[in-house]
Amino acid sequence: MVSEFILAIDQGTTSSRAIIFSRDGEIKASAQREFDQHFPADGWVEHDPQQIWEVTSAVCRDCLAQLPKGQQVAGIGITNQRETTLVWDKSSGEPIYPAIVWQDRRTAQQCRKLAQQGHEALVRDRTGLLLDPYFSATKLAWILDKVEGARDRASRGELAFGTIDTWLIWKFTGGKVHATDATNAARTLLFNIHTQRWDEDLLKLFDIPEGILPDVYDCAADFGEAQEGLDGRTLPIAGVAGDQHAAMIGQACFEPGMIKSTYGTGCFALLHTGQKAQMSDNRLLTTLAYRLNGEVHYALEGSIFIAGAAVQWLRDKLGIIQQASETEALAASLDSNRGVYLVPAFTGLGAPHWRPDARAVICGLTRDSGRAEIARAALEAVCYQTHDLLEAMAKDTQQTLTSLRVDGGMIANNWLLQTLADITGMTAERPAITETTALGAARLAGLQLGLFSSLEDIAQNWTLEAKAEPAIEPELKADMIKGWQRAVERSLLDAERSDT
Ligand SMILES: Nc1ncnc2c1ncn2[C@@H]1O[C@H](COP(=O)(O)OP(=O)(O)O)[C@@H](O)[C@H]1O
Ligand SMILES: O=P(O)(O)OC[C@H](O)CO
Repeated sequence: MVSEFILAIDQGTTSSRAIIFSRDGEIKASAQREFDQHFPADGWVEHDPQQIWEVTSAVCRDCLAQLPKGQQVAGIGITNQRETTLVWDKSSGEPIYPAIVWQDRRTAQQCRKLAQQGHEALVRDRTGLLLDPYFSATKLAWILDKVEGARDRASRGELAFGTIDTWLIWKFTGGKVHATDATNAARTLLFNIHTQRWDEDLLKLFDIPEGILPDVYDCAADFGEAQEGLDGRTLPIAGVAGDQHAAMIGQACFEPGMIKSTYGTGCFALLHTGQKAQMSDNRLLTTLAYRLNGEVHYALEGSIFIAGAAVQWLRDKLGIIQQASETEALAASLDSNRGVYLVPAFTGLGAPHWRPDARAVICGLTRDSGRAEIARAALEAVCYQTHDLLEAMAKDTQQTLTSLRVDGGMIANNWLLQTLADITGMTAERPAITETTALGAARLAGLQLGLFSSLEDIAQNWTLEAKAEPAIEPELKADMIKGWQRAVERSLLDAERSDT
């Protein structure tokens, strides 16, 4: 009998996780390991690709070792931090430079220059994205330009580019497969989301040789046999998607109008918009929800760079909490925010502002303000930012959006769940399994391996654990949003100053 278990790998920004799911979503085994973050210069963030491979293959082994004797895994699903860029030598398998992480801002000036030269419309039309250092293309060009001899080696076909999924597939298959899936490709600034091909004009614009790029497959496909790093086992890699797209699958957002919002290090809200790419007039991204059987489903995405990371900052830099979960009681201990706002623009502001140079502000402090006000402001900031994204989505689609499926580490916080509902005016729904990203990767592999017959089959497995309905006085909500907007203006003031 075919095994009903799938090994899902969630390679995130700060840790790698592996989870073995049964067909009905039960977690049979799990393992997680953190890895090092490198900040070699202001605004730079790097990872060591070899360490990512070691940590990721180790959590897979840890997980497989937890399975009772005689139980087997049918295959692997991979989901990953997106946009993070790496280049390696095809014959030695050695990376030629550390992975440049999605948060890295080193190519901000290059993006500004390309925008000033009038290229933003082309980029937007073809990719649905913006000229921002967040995406892969300028990071890849930077590596090719700065690493001695890299351009020559690339033109001789000696180098391979990949996002983290591609790197892991390469490593697991012992260098046999150089491939990615359409959702990851769609975050590079090089992939045409309409034709579903690497775009010649964009390759020219960013000066990227086509030979360096991976093949692009559906999210459920044959990505090769994983033979390395698994203690002698061989398992098919059958599903791949960028983490936010995998969460769409894990949250069963398969119909136009359905939204998922994930609250981890950052926050990423995706609205399913159907099979036609919906472009945004409000500075949201147009991206893929998923691609299955060659059929593309699109999404509008709002990306917030700092969500749970602000809570980590309270813990690690301010030292006002010892554990993230303490923020719940602190926020609830106050009857209002007392006029204190935190705009967590530590690495600039993402959607809908797209200002890499904005910086964080805390405002409204009085002598009476303390850790509770600041902790509450950090949680409220996530809600206001979600509100801004949902408002932009409603404008773009001219739809009234009524509910949102939430997940991610932060969403265990019940105060946050209620405040999200209050500030967004929508029902916030938390599923029974909040590991939706890993679950989505498992579902994709399950689809490919015949454990599920269709998306409807997957949707039947989604179950609600808790929900919050909006319950705030409208005047109070309006005041809070006004206070937030004033705080954002202050944060943007710093960005404007750096323009002059
Ligand atoms: N109860 C909580 N309240 C608020 N924030 C939390 C809580 N639990 C975890 N977090 C935050 O959520 C984040 C971890 O979520 P996770 O989904 O694991 O993130 P990622 O996948 O991006 O590493 C951390 O930034 C942490 O500070
Ligand atoms: O690793 P996460 O969960 O912070 O997600 C990162 C995103 O994919 C970046 O686009």
